[in-house]
Order: sequence, then C-alpha cells, then structure tokens
Amino acid sequence: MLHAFFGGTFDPIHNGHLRPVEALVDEIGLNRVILLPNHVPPHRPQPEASPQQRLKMVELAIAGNSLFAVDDRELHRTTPSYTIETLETIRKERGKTLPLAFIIGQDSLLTLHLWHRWQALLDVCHLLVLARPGYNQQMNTPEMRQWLVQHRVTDTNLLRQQPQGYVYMAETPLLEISATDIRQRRHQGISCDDLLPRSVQRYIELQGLYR
Ligand SMILES: Nc1ncnc2c1ncn2[C@@H]1O[C@H](COP(=O)(O)OP(=O)(O)OP(=O)(O)O)[C@@H](O)[C@H]1O
Ligand SMILES: O=C(O)c1ccc[n+]([C@@H]2O[C@H](COP(=O)([O-])O)[C@@H](O)[C@H]2O)c1
Repeated sequence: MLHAFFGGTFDPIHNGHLRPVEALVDEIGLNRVILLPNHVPPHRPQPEASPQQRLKMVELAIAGNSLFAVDDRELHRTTPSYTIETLETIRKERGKTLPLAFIIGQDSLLTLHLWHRWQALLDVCHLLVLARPGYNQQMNTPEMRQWLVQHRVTDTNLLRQQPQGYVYMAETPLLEISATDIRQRRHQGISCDDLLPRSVQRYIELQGLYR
C-alpha cells in the first residue's frame, strides 16, 4: 500500500487542494491521503490564520470524508516545517520498505531546488505532482530538467513497488484557485462561494478571518 501525505500551509484549505487530490486518488489508486498542515512554512510570508485555525479548517474540510486524514505533527514544532525532517521521521516510524509519497503542486515542484536538503527527499519518498494552471510546465533550469528526467515515471505501479525515489506528474484537473486569491477576496468583501467547502467558509466568517 502507498501511503501519501499532502503538506500545506492551508491558509485556508480550498477546493484547489481537495479536488485535484481526490482525482489523484483515482488516478493512482490510493486508499487515503494524510493532510499535513505546517506550522512555520519555509520560504513564504507567514500565514494570516493561526496554526490552530488552519488545522481546524483542514478538519472541517475533511469531516465525514474517509479518503482524508490529518496529521498535526508539524504543529508541535516551532522551528520551520522542513519537509525532509518530517518525512524522515515518518519513514523511521513506518519502516524502510513501505512505499511513501509526498504530494505537491506544480508551483512547489518549480521551486523544489530551494527546499531544505531537497535532494534527500527522494531517498525517503516519491513525489506526486498535481497539475496547477498558470505555472511553467517545464523546470526552470537545465539541471532541474535533467533531475526530473532521471526520476520521472509514468507507470503508477512503480510507485507501489518501490518505497521511494520516483516523481509522478499527475494528470489531475486544473483548478484556478489559490489561498492568496481567497484571502484577497475576503479582504475586498468579494464572495468565495465554490472556492472552498461551506463548513470552512462558515468557520472563516465566525472567526472573522481574512478581514
Ligand atoms: N489550485 C491548485 N492546484 C494544484 N495544487 C495546488 C493548488 N493550490 C495549492 N496547491 C498545492 O498545494 C500545496 C499547499 O498549498 P498552499 O497551502 O500553499 O496553497 P496555495 O493556494 O498555494 O496558498 P497561497 O496562495 O497562500 O500560496 C502546495 O504544494 C501547492 O502547490
Ligand atoms: O522543506 C522545505 O524547505 C520546504 C519549502 C517550501 C515548502 N515546503 C512544504 O511544502 C508544502 C507546500 O508548501 P506551501 O508553502 O505551498 O504551503 C508544505 O508542507 C511546506 O511545509 C517545504
């Protein structure tokens, strides 16, 4: 069985996270995806909502949906939430042979070379990349294009046969939704209907978030 984790700042979680991941579940035959909200996101402005509010929104978004679970381990660390450190811990817990995957969007893939110890990521997991509109389809440098050619696979069976080491570019639906856009809409008093689950919208309103 392939265990898949989906990390994010989720400020807030939205349909651009949920729908592509649901499609990915069908595309490669996953049983479950574990959402991994971060505490201190590396390389970006810090979130507007608190870690507890972001966790609550993730919990509301997946309530009653057995495809998803949440792992709040990064919220217990106050240091930057470096993915390699989290995944090395998960790898130790689950043993050397279990296939593990980390899900990212195309925009995250394009900046992967800036991540902390990024080259070690494929020593502990596969990377599953969600398509995302508005971002270059190609890696930005010859070195990263070469890296992708070396690790990319199209046969999803390989992701279950090997514990780690591959990059899979998913053909998931393109959703033009971002948390930045949702926050800006809220700041401007524009409706966010259809961009995120109703339960999350209600929570945002009740908490007075993104005013
Ligand atoms: N619409 C989308 N389609 C595909 N992947 C997405 C989409 N939105 C976010 N992701 C991916 O989900 C992960 C978590 O994203 P994050 O929580 O930062 O959301 P975001 O909408 O990109 O936020 P922000 O606008 O605040 O940067 C990242 O790997 C990102 O690439
Ligand atoms: O480890 C890193 O250096 C690193 C750099 C940028 C992002 N990440 C992780 O990638 C995931 C998506 O990041 P973000 O900023 O798009 O929410 C989230 O789990 C982050 O903690 C990790």
